[in-house]
Parts: sequence; structure tokens; C-alpha cells
Amino acid sequence: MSKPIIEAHDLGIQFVRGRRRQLRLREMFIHRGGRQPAANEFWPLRNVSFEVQAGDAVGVIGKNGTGKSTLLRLIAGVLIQDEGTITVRGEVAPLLELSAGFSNDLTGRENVHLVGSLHGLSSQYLKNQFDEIVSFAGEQVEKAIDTPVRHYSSGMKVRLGFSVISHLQHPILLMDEVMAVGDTDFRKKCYATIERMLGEGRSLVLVSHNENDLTRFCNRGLYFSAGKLLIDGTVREALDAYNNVVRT
Ligand SMILES: Nc1ncnc2c1ncn2[C@@H]1O[C@H](COP(=O)(O)OP(=O)(O)OP(=O)(O)O)[C@@H](O)[C@H]1O
Repeated sequence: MSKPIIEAHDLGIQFVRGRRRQLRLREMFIHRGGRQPAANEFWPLRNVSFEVQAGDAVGVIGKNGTGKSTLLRLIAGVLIQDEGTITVRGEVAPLLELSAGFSNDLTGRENVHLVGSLHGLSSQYLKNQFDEIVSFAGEQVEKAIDTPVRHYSSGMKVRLGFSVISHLQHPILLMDEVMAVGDTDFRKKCYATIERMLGEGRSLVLVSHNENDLTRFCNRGLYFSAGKLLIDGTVREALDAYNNVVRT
């Protein structure tokens, strides 16, 4: 059997809660440049170990603030762990915080080229696919493609972001509640795109609170509580564990 496409061993990351503003010079002398009190430090994820095989679709399930998005950011390489290891064997298409990569002063057209090339799409490919990318994002975006993105609604930005990222050929997809943002039309397009990508044998890690989306796409489920991985099983097992806690 080939090696897992994602492999985490004893993964942990530490954050500082409510990090204060930068210390003033006088305070630095008084505190001798000391660190924030240890009480402010916490581990949103710790001792997390799991594997994802190529072609798996894994739902990440848990209450708000249990470290799900943090896990996706560790897989994407946006955050670096403080403990353990995470190995990702393939390029990652991050369908996360889709509008975050956009530069507000640039137009939609310029952003398609910027974000696409940052993710490794060639300028020739982007030129050839440009009309399709924009039309996938919908009529509203098509009309505003030469307007700075600061004038877009958040839904318009997400549509355009999703449209660019869904053109990547990367084998690993990370999704964080993207489908919750859009309207019904957009959701239908998202579903069709994810089904196509899974049909091509790619792997998916999906963070969602939507049971229908999770059971529709995922064969496996990881249930997190307070930064600990409690269930690594079928998506049904993970959802049952979550529902037991939520309903009590
Ligand atoms: N950069 C950061 N600095 C400090 N704390 C953070 C940072 N990012 C997230 N947190 C905190 O870490 C914890 C885990 O956050 P995370 O966003 O991973 O949770 P989540 O399970 O995705 O939540 P949700 O379901 O609400 O999206 C939360 O307590 C959050 O407030």
C-alpha cells in the first residue's frame, strides 16, 4: 500500500490567548522584555495523530473553537506546529478563507492572475481559462470583473476565489465551510465541482457543521473536542459522537 497522503503524529500547536498590543519601550524595561504570562498560552490542538490515504474524503467535526480550522491551516502549511510532525505528500488546493488572498485595490481580473499565479497556474493557462473562471463565478462577478475587489460583496469574493482554486490540479483539497457562504446556485456549483474532483481520485479534508454535506462527500470522520482527536472512524461514527455531545 502506498504511503498516506497526509500523516500527522502527535501534532500540537500553541497559541497565545488575547495577545496584548506590543509593549511600550518603558514597559519593556520594567518587564525586562519578558514574555506574556504563561496563563495566556494554550494548545488549540495537541497529541493529534491520524493518516489520510489518497482518495479519502475526511470530515472534520467538532464544536466551535475546537481547532478544526487550525488543523486545516497546519495541513496547508500556513501554520507551523510546535510539537510532533505533519507530512503532506502532494500539493494542496486550499478552499479556505477564499477572499483572504485577494488584494482589495486590484480588480477581479488582476486578482485572478495574482492568486492563480501564486498557486502555480501559468499565465498562459490563466489567459486560456480566464473566461471560464469568471463565468463560473457568476453574472454579478462577470459584470464587475474590472472593478476593484474592495467593492465586491463577500459572496462575490468567495465565488471568484473558489473559481480560481477549483482550477488547480492539486491532489489534496482543503475546505472550510465554503459552501455555507454562497447562495443555492453557488452551492450547486460547489457540489458538482467537489464531486468531479473526488471522482478524479483526489483527497478531501472538509471542515463542516452541515451533516448533509459531510455524509454526502466523506467516507471518514475525525471528531475533535477541546483540541483532542476523540474519534477517528467513519463519518457516521464521528457525527454520532458529535451529536451525542451537542444534544445533551
Ligand atoms: N492566531 C490565533 N491566535 C490565538 N488564538 C487563536 C488563533 N487562531 C485561533 N485561535 C483560537 O484557537 C482555538 C481554535 O480555533 P479554530 O479556529 O481552529 O477553531 P474551529 O474548531 O475551527 O472553530 P469554528 O467551528 O468556530 O470555526 C479557538 O479558541 C480560537 O479562538
